[in-house]
Amino acid sequence: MVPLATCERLGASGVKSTEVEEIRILRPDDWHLHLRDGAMLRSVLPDTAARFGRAIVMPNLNPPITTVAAAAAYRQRILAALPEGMRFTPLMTLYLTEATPVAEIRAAKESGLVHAVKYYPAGATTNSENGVRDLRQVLPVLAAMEELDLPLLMHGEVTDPAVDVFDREAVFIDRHLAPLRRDFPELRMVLEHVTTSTAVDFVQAAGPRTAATITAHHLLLNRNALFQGGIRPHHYCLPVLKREQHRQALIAAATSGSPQFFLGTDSAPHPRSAKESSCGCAGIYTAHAAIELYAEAFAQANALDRLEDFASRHGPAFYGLPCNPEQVTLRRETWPVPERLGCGDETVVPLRAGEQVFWRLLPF
Ligand SMILES: NC(=O)N[C@@H](CC(=O)O)C(=O)O
Ligand SMILES: [Zn+2]
Ligand SMILES: [Zn+2]
Repeated sequence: MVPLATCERLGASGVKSTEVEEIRILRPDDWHLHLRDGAMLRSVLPDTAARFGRAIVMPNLNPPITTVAAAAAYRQRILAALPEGMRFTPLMTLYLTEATPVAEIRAAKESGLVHAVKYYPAGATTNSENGVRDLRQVLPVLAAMEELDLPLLMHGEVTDPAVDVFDREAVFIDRHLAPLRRDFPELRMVLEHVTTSTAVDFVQAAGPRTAATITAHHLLLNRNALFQGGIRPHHYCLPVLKREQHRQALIAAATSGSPQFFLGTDSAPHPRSAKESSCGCAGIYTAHAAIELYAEAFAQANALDRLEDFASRHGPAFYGLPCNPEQVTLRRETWPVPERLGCGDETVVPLRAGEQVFWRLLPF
């Protein structure tokens, strides 16, 4: 057993991940996160802040964060909800609508606190109704973002009801992303929460101005998890889990060392009642064990030596930010996940509720 490894030493040593007891990595960041607001924000924020130095905070509140003023106010609410002594920096985003003025994009860049703009096809996912219906309406805004070098983040699924739900990412790439990539060659784009080998192949081929985030749940689960002995609403998210061959492609991408792939949990809490319903919401809560779950996926793939690049280096490099200066230690240790987490008057059911997680993040 290797008592304490760093990724660099581990990579050079040829030691198997299964032999590693503890690993030290630069403190990671989460490049795709839902923090919500109010009581939910206060409940979930400590889980993220205990693990990640920074997070790209999604703007799909109701109403959505469409202006720099709204992003600044939301940022203040996040900082106010941060428990005493915790160090965490929220990186804000704007929600793109067909009415977003170019002037707001310029203001966003100048503000220094908005790090990206999020594109939701209208109706594709939670709180996306104010998103984009007709891509042509936002072309001047995309041109401004290209000029200002402000990244575009995409929920990459078409909403066309004629398209099979498992094909919506691949069709989005074909119909929307590929033309955008061609028409805005300098625009930095992130295809969020990729779920298919099609997405991995596209991103890789598109070169360094295109990147993708990958969630822990898409690395650990395939679509069988939706129907494990019955219907499993807590495994339902968008884009929906895919076949095993796609999970394998995601593992290969995340552990490839390519700087185009980095960590984004897409931790998306919903009240239990909204998940366990005849029409349940999409979203999986993973912030309570996020880096630990990624460690599990990387260890299973014998690629713990690649975890630091994926979790702590590739994201900052893409966003033009420094890496976090601190290091954290992950230890191979089994711990039980509670059935429910308290959230104001409600509860949230986390991933692995009532089960176990096999890595632990040591306090630092
Ligand atoms: N991923 C999800 O299933 N849900 C997210 C929205 C999103 O990221 O698409 C949410 O806000 O609940
Ligand atoms: Zn999404
Ligand atoms: Zn999301």
